[in-house]
Amino acid sequence: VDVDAIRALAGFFENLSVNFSQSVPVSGWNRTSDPCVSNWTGIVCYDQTPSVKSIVLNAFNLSGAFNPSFICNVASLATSISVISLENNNLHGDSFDTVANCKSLTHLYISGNKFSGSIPDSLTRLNNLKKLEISNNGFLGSLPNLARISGLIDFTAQNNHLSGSIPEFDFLNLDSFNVSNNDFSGPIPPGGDRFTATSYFGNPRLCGDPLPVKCDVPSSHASDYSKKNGPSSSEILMYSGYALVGLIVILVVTLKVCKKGKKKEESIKEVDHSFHSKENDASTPYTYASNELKSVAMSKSEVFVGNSVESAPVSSSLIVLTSPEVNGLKFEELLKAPAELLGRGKHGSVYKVNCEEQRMTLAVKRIKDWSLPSNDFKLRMKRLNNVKHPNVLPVVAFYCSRQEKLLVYEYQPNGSLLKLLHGMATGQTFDWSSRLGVASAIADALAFMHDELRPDGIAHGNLKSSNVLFNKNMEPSISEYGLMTVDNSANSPLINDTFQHFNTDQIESAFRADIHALGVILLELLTGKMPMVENNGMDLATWVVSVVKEEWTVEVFDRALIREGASEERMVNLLQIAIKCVDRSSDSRPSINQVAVMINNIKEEDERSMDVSESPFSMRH
Ligand SMILES: Nc1ncnc2c1ncn2[C@@H]1O[C@H](COP(=O)(O)OP(=O)(O)OP(=O)(O)O)[C@@H](O)[C@H]1O
Repeated sequence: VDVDAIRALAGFFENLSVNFSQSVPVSGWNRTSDPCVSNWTGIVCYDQTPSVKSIVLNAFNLSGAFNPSFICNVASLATSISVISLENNNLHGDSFDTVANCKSLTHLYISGNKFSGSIPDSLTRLNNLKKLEISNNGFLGSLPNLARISGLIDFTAQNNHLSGSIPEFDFLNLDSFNVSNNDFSGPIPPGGDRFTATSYFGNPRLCGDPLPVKCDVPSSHASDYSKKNGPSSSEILMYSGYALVGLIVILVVTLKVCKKGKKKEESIKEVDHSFHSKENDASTPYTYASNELKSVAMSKSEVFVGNSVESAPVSSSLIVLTSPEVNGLKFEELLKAPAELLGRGKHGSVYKVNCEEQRMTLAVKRIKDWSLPSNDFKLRMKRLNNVKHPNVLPVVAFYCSRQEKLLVYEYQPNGSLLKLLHGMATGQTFDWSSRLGVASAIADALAFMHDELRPDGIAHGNLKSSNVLFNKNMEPSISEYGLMTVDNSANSPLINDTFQHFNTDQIESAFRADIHALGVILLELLTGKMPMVENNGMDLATWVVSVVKEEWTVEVFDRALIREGASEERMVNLLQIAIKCVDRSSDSRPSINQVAVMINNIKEEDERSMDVSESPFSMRH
């Protein structure tokens, strides 16, 4: 490495390391040695030509300034450095414009520092950039138009103070994207719904898919997302107009609905009806939904409460409460209680309902457009009610009419695995042993359910991380077992209007699909990546398999796990199980019992290793 480069690197480090307490040993970084010969801490060099490839100084407690002009203004370094990673220090730096001169940069990681000021426009000149991570800082102002960087596959900027509209991104190309907890406003740009709401949460003035907050403006205005400034006064006037018209519509609809409800109460009749039109009227998805649920019940006079499905009268307006915990809850109470929309899935909407008297919070899933005959539905509920596992969330009540189905669960206050993995608040950690615990609990539960329900041909049918929920003790459970098997989508192998009459092959393929789904969950736990997000056109499973094939295995693991010092050997073992589960050929996938045993072995090994390291005996030897 030439003398200028060595001097520049030493100067760069001096700036980074002002007040550096040598709590973490650092070697090199002086003017008298060569970074590629003397193995400077955090420096990786190319093998063939002795030049600096990457600078990785994560979590070194560095509290100085990031001043890239030292290194990026020296030609030999500017053309050779491809990775700068300075995550989780206390670095500051109001402007780092000159980083744009490091033309070969592919990875810039500066998350978890104390950066403030705006993100320099010059970043858009980094044509080779693949990953840009700037989360957990104090960045202000608007985002430059990073869509110009065509190869960008990872952009995370959560937990800053960024504002203005989100510029256009080439979302199809992105593998991770997160701008949550900032101050962005306006519509999410087209294609942004490729990522879930967790990528956008915490921006109160942001709207549109995938957030549950609709934009007030017609879509023609939504296309104006790239504007950096706020709305003009004429826009404000126009939007107020829309808001006023919306308000009037809501008032008229509410009045009508109230009248309708009253009438129906008077002429207590068993008439099935649907409230699809009501849903369309909803002005915002966050509307308190008790009326919506109430509208189902208002037409039904009967309230059924019982311990088992058998005890419930056969009626089209049936609500059956099947769990002792909710025994005694009156249907009216359920309907009177305030309800709040939790989210909309493929099959319907889920509401959180607070039943104050019972001191209980429930989650009510409303399934629409499901032409499944009520009798089949009831039979299945009856069968499922007889199979209980502590890590499978039971349906505690259900309502069933020709067009409407309601499923009532206990509300799980700690959200879903999807949210835990991909929407973690700052400072939250989801460590390796907890992840292993979740993997083994789900595998055990699935093995139990498969064993019990194989003769009935009932697989889970819709296993995914949003259907793994955590209770108040952070214990995971699988939700929706056996309920969404009937899929209205044309490409479902189980398309059928009844739960019955599936042929043996279809049933077997549903059980094997569950193993695949479990494999995807294991991959999410290991990589921290979203299942549906593509990596260069690949889904998570395909991407992991391709990276592992190229012997870059360690690249796939969640960096949080690596940082934590999780055993690489055990992570690789779990990865191998996951890869077997997602095998394209369903015949080659292991059985659920094999999977459960293998995961439990890894968990036990991990626990043993912790016992050994914590054992007082290990101190003596
Ligand atoms: N019992 C529950 N307690 C707490 N949150 C729940 C409960 N059931 C569902 N949710 C949450 O409500 C939201 C919507 O759930 P829903 O099941 O409709 O969506 P999904 O799982 O994404 O899609 P699908 O319809 O395919 O199951 C999700 O965020 C889910 O985690």
